[in-house]
Amino acid sequence: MAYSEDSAESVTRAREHFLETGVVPSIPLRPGIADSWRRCSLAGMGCDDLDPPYFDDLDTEGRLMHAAQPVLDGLEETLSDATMSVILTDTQGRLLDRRVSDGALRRHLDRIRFAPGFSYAEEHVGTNGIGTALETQQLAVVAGGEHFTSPLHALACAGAPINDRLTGRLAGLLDITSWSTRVSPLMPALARSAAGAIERRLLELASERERTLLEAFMAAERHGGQAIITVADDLTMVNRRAADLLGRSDHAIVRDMVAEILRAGGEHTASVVLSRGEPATIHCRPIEANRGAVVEISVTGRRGSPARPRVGPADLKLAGTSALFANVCADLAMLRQAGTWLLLEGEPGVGKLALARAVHYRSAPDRLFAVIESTEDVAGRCSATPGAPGGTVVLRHVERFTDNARAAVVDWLDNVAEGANRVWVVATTEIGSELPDNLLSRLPATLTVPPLRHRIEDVRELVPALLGTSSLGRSVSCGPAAMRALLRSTWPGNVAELAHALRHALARRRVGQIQPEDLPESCHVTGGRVLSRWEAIERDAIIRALLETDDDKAAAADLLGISRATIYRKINVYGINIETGPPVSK
Ligand SMILES: Nc1ncnc2c1ncn2[C@@H]1O[C@H](COP(=O)(O)OP(=O)(O)OP(=O)(O)O)[C@@H](O)[C@H]1O
Repeated sequence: MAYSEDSAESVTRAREHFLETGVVPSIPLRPGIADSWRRCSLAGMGCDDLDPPYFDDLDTEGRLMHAAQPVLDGLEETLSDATMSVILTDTQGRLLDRRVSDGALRRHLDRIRFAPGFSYAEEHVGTNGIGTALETQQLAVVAGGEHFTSPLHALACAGAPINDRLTGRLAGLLDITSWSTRVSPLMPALARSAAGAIERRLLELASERERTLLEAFMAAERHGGQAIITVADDLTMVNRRAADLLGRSDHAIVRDMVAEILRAGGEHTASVVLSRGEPATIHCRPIEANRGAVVEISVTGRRGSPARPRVGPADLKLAGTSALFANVCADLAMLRQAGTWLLLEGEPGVGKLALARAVHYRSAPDRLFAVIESTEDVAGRCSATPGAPGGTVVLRHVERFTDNARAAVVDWLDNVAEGANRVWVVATTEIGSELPDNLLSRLPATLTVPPLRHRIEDVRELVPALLGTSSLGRSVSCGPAAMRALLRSTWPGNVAELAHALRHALARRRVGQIQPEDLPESCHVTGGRVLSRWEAIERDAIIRALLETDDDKAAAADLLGISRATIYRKINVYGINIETGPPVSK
């Protein structure tokens, strides 16, 4: 964790360059820092503000606190002469306990509200040892100018996640903080070893039932490098390999198998295709007089094997060249080829239906392609679709289907699952929706379409493609300044919102190059919170004035009849960002 004056200076320059241009220069930065800066910038976070929120509903009596107390006491004693603070947080970065013996450091931490009850999650205070470790679920070291917000520059911190080995879930975080000028290379090691000690204490405190399950888990793990899950009632233990291998619908399959063997007794083995496409064998055996089960998963083949060329966005006539989007296209095409039914999830307007349609038409353009919507008579549509070889049925937004509609879908899926008339089924859903296990277990794969802000480079290709479909043959293109504005936007409504913004621009500019002022007001802000109606009206008025005055803040303030100080403050509050380009005749 060397942090010499030279490296501190180059980090400061890198941060300033990033804040000015949005580009991280290619100097060696600690892992995770550049990504965290980008997240903060995309969220529209101010780089000079620090306002951690306070919470008064923290669990200060739970298992984590109980397990951590002796570890924190021991560290406090060991570090009594050091200018270091030891901090325990919950899984949301809210400080549960803080130990610090050095008076000056304590006063500083109090001033910046780095104190119990306050949240140091990245979304609240930007890049820091706690928030960034929670975001990445890995040890994070953040020192001096690596912090996104300048009020944290005086500090260095090392945060280590604490995992609950019983549940496989994050339990909290242990952080060591010091002055950035007094930073020690021991801090990350100390944080990691204290987190490990708390993890062991969590295990020791486990109940007898949990211990029995744990012993079965450990015994199964000792047999070799398989993916292991143990399940009993509401308690599940998952080793790292299983966590990496299994998606949401795989867990539903495992739960179904366990429920079955606990009911019927005996062992059970099944061949499945995992949600990421790998063929695998799942072996379940009961333990503890049928009170739980050990599940071992072995991958039996390679993803997508036998090897075949990857299908890319261009093959599907879709716009986008990012690796993230290319992977989704290839994975979906592979699932189509294997005939694997799937849940295609993603944020609104991200292109779920467009992808399913494109993959279908590439492989079977002359076969049935049907979309069943939640607003239709789902049961009627299902019974009118007895199956069609090579055909595709999209169940659009299954999370919006009523219980009756879902029951009809489950029956229908069972009827068309086998035989010559088998169709390929893609159920689309908004990410994070709750779906019943009986539906999930019939959809063995899950694929997530990444949001546009995670593959923002795709905007460059999407813009001409979407203009081509909306401009009705008119000769309109996107000017460079408007393109820069589009690339800065975070697109909560994804490709559908981008298409809407371009239609808005086309209504204003019939031929020639689209300019920033042709775009809707929402394209001139970065990140930010949901605004009230009045705030949105005020924000849009300021944007229009700035566009009219070519981003001359003083002239825009005059136009609106407000002071210059007010316009600067509002620009900051609303995250307004005006791109100006060379004048172009309409
Ligand atoms: N990669 C792409 N290339 C070209 N057009 C795209 C692409 N992705 C999405 N689109 C277009 O963006 C619009 C929104 O896409 P689509 O309706 O497939 O999204 P969705 O995720 O299914 O939306 P919803 O959540 O509302 O169901 C459509 O007009 C679609 O054709």
